[in-house]
Amino acid sequence: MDADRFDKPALRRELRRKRRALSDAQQQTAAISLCQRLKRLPELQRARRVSLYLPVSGEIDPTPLLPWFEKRRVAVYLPVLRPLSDNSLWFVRFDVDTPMVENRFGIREPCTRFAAQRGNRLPAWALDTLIVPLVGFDARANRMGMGGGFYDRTLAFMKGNGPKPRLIGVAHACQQVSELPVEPWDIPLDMVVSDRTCWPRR
Ligand SMILES: Nc1nc2c(c(=O)[nH]1)N(C=O)[C@@H](CNc1ccc(C(=O)N[C@@H](CCC(=O)O)C(=O)O)cc1)CN2
Ligand SMILES: Nc1ncnc2c1ncn2[C@@H]1O[C@H](COP(=O)(O)OP(=O)(O)OP(=O)(O)O)[C@@H](O)[C@H]1O
Repeated sequence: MDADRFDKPALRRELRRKRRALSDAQQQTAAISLCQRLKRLPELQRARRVSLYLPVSGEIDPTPLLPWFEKRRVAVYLPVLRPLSDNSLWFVRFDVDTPMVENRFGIREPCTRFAAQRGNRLPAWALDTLIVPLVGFDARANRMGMGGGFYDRTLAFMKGNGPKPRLIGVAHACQQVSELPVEPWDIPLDMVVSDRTCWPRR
């Protein structure tokens, strides 16, 4: 679709409003259903190092996976806003002992001092699988995020040669739209998983 004729900010507002409107009960059911689907994916069963996110403002909650990861000794990483950089992310080790703060968007993340220690983080290419938060998606697994370009910038290396992690976008089923524009800087997902369906890229 022609990106210029597409009101992305309006669509983003609408989809964010939709997910915020879900009740606590709907959120809980959706999270369990999403995580059941995710646990069946070879991309996650094989993974030893994964990233996920702590949900805000109605995002679908991937954290029911945490006990499953712990049992399997999978190392879990969270996105952290990289200090002094233009909208890119670090992936920082997350467990019960990780010191946390709220970032400027009100999202909890490992604190900067902890994140600044190299041993506590990984470059995105060294992760096996990233669970990527979405605001919107379509049936071709095209994605739209919060609009900061954080994931696209951090994953720009995926256009080159070298190791590539698997990218699994997750969202509520109600965040699906019929078609999204593909921007030149968009990094394609391998699939989108919702509480209802799994959409491989095609
Ligand atoms: N849970 C979660 N963590 C995440 C992301 C995410 O989408 N979800 N991100 C994925 O990129 C990064 C943060 N990106 C974000 C980009 C924009 C806004 C945001 O709320 N913008 C406000 C306006 C700006 C402001 O408040 O200063 C808005 O749109 O209303 C939040 C997070 C890293 N961590
Ligand atoms: N690799 C990149 N290098 C420089 N700028 C980029 C890159 N990727 C995205 N951007 C910029 O980021 C801004 C936001 O992009 P877009 O609207 O596609 O965000 P999004 O995909 O919704 O966000 P996110 O990646 O955080 O989920 C755009 O203005 C775009 O120019």
